[in-house]
Amino acid sequence: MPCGLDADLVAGRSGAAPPKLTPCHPARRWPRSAPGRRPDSMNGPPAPPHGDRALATQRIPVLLITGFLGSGKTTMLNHLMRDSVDTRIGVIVNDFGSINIDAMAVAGQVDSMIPIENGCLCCAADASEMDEMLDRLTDPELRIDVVVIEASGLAEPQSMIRTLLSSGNERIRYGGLVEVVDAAEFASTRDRHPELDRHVRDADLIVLNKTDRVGEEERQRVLDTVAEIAPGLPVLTAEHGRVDPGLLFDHEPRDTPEERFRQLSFADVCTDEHDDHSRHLHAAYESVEFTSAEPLDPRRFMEFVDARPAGLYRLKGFVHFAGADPQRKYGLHAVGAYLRFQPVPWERGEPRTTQLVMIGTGIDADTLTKRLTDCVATGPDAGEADERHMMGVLRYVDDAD
Ligand SMILES: Nc1nc2c(ncn2[C@@H]2O[C@H](COP(=O)(O)OP(=O)(O)OP(=O)(O)O)[C@@H](O)[C@H]2O)c(=O)[nH]1
Repeated sequence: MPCGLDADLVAGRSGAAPPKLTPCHPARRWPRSAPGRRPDSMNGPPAPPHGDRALATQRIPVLLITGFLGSGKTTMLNHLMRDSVDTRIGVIVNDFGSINIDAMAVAGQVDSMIPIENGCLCCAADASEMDEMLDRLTDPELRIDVVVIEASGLAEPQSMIRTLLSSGNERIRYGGLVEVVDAAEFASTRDRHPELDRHVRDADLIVLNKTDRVGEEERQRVLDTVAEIAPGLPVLTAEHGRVDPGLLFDHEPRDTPEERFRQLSFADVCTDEHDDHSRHLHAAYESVEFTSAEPLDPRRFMEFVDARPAGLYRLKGFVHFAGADPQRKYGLHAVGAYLRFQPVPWERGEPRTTQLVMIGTGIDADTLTKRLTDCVATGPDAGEADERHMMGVLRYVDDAD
């Protein structure tokens, strides 16, 4: 078992072996229909013959992490960074919305990070934007060992791969695509978004996360479904994104050409089908941001949260409750019906603001903004809420926090 991977973490169909450690030659996956855009670095010397790892191993692997909204990408990324003390990781974090909550959650743990806000990386008009970011992260002075790109929860994996493969940066190589799947939400998300199957098929590795939220039977059901969608695709089961970083960073695609292209054929890569952004998941979603320098009233805010519209699938950010807990901001994560607050101390000099991002379908920005504005603490007692007022919030704080 390579990479010291715990055997019972791997759940591939037919006892499928985890990815083999063979060099990856990005040029081989280059879309043949777009030779004009093929970068010189990849046109350059012919791909090293199979077995010659020199060129490939000098390149910095770029790992893509995708997964539907709230599946646990940022959680996994943070775990990877905590557990990879000997590896210098450069991160590109793409959040859906102009307040990059994910970047805030990752900042401070990483060697170098570039946040991308208010857009979807998979819709980068051309590869130059990605190239610019990769150029910055692969500057030899930074001595980055691996670049990890956390896509937004609505990104289209095939478009991400295409953008990456069209990079002119000769210091990188494609490092694989990890799709994070929320074990508790997979079935219902798939009902709403059958295109998730394609995302699973595009992956080199599935991380079946949040297995603590499902029983054994449901866990097995999801594993069976994944195996049906993409037979033989390795699956790691995880809680709170705790996977062996060695597996992800050393990951390289399969050995034989058939296997190498199994999830993403040349035809898939060449087709412009998935560049029709109206078909991307995020085309159906809207994102609303809310910022307030005034503290929020915890009771009013909980009324808002408890009565949030059904179409509001994802709610995340930080809340400033002021007098109720002046030392701490409250990280908020809601995914569907799931809700959790995590109190964290304010940094020294950090502006005391509430920053929220709401993502959903059929949500009305004006109504949401108005309802949140109504939560702003007003009057002479503004910001003076005490612990009793925090009861509703504290119900959703884990004991460990
Ligand atoms: N119970 C449980 N909660 C988890 C697990 N992994 C992550 N979470 C929680 O799920 C919520 C969403 O996790 P994130 O890591 O922010 O998810 P994400 O995929 O980055 O979210 P987006 O960027 O919005 O797509 C957070 O509250 C996490 O603490 C897990 O394995 N079990």
